[in-house]
Amino acid sequence: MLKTITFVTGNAKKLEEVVQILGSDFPGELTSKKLDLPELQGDINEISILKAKEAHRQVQGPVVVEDTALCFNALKGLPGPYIKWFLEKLGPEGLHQMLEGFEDKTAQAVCTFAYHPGGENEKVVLFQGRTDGMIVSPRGPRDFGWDPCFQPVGYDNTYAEMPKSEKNKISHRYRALDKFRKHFIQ
Ligand SMILES: O=P(O)(O)OP(=O)(O)OP(=O)(O)OC[C@H]1O[C@@H](n2cnc3c(O)ncnc32)[C@H](O)[C@@H]1O
Ligand SMILES: [Mg+2]
Repeated sequence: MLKTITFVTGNAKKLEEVVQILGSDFPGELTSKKLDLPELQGDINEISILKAKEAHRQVQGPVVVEDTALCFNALKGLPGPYIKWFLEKLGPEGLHQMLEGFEDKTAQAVCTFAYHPGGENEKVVLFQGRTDGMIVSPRGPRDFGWDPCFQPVGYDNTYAEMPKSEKNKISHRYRALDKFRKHFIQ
């Protein structure tokens, strides 16, 4: 029997997508806890591992956290895991404007789930999903982060313009959760 895993996030929109994507397909129990965990600087994997360890320290049981990065290829992967602060100050317009002087508008959305099984000496396991796209002038509803300025490769719509069900079939988060789910199935 699989133990209950607590998904720790301060972001209600993330939680909504995780619940929609995993649906009844997850062979375990996922509950959630709203905590805004501190994020130390580093690369995507380091940040995620430390975030999971901090969540485990606070929750004292099996936990999973998620960290989302938006990497601009012209900027060699920046803002990456620091996208939250760029988005907060500049908004989706500003993110698009950051690339004004560059021909290359390509970007990668990267989602990393970090799972801590709960035991004192257990290691954090990472599950990562990536979706390639382009940074465009914002289009569509503004209810979730940088969705209005990210247009996935092969689509005419931004994430924000797509029905949720469509985003959830191709998104960075879907791809990461697919690996997470498979880890518990085998
Ligand atoms: O508590 P946590 O889980 O850390 O939630 P957070 O909102 O702080 O999230 P991150 O640290 O992962 O920072 C990612 C930023 O990107 C935004 N974001 C995350 N996933 C997104 C998605 O699928 N589409 C658009 N924006 C997204 C999110 O709102 C943040 O501003
Ligand atoms: Mg965060």
